[in-house]
Amino acid sequence: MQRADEVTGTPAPPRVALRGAQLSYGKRALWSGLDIELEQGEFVAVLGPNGSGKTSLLRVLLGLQKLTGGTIEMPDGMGIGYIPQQRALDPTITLRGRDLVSLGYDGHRWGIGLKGRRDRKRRVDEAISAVGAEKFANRPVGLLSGGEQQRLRVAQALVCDPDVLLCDEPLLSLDLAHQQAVSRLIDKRRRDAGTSVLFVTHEINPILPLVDRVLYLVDGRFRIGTPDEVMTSEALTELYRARIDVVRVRGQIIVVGAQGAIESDQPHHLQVD
Ligand SMILES: Nc1ncnc2c1ncn2[C@@H]1O[C@H](COP(=O)(O)OP(=O)(O)OP(=O)(O)O)[C@@H](O)[C@H]1O
Repeated sequence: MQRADEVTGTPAPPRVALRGAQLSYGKRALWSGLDIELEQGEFVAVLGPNGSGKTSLLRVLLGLQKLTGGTIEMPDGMGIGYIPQQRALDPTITLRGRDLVSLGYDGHRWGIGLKGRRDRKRRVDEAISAVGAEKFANRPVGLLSGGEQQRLRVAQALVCDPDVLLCDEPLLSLDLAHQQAVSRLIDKRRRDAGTSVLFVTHEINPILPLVDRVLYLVDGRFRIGTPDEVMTSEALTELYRARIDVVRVRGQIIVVGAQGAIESDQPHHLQVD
């Protein structure tokens, strides 16, 4: 797909812009003064310890949570795909995998007619095959493993051709091969269609090659920049207000907190004094 900037020579407008954004629950400000523009096709990783407000940020972009300060700008009619944080589905749910994916296509479309139904079937089949879910797509979702359910959620988010994809720890419970497959799929989507990606994660290494910028939230403070700018001992020490060492080993980022090493494949739940 040609992007607007390639056609006109002028920069494409950002997909989403938060300006001076603040979110508080009661007296507690999760974050404030947040300025970020999500560009077309950009991949932004959102990192931070438990409770720092990563999911809440996605909820704001989904329109489920109102900002308590600042503004959010988003063009009308923009399609948003959402991969929610994984929760195991009730084993008694009889909905089939492919029905779950279809829900992502149907959205608010009703009465789509025969042609629409054919188109929907084709798109649902494509999305199912893209996440390698053909073998279990006809089984009830409640009986599928966590990783299988997760792959169907990814298909559900992508089947509507979103302009922006919001991902809340989408790689959780996936084995390494499927982590890579899902990451590649999301990356392909943003390269082919210019979909912008906001990707909440505790572990940056599996997606490091894809990340354009990092938004790192800690205790009401934040830092935005390229991984080289944000994932440094200096930047994280300032952000956590405690000594943090960041080392790179064979292309992996290892974050060492004040109370000991954080393994590269462990969440960034830093134990700091
Ligand atoms: N509707 C709400 N009312 C009051 N407090 C809330 C509400 N929603 C979330 N919180 C609190 O806001 C904080 C941030 O929650 P959020 O889920 O955004 O964090 P997170 O960074 O995604 O955490 P995790 O890494 O654990 O998923 C938490 O302390 C949570 O309890």
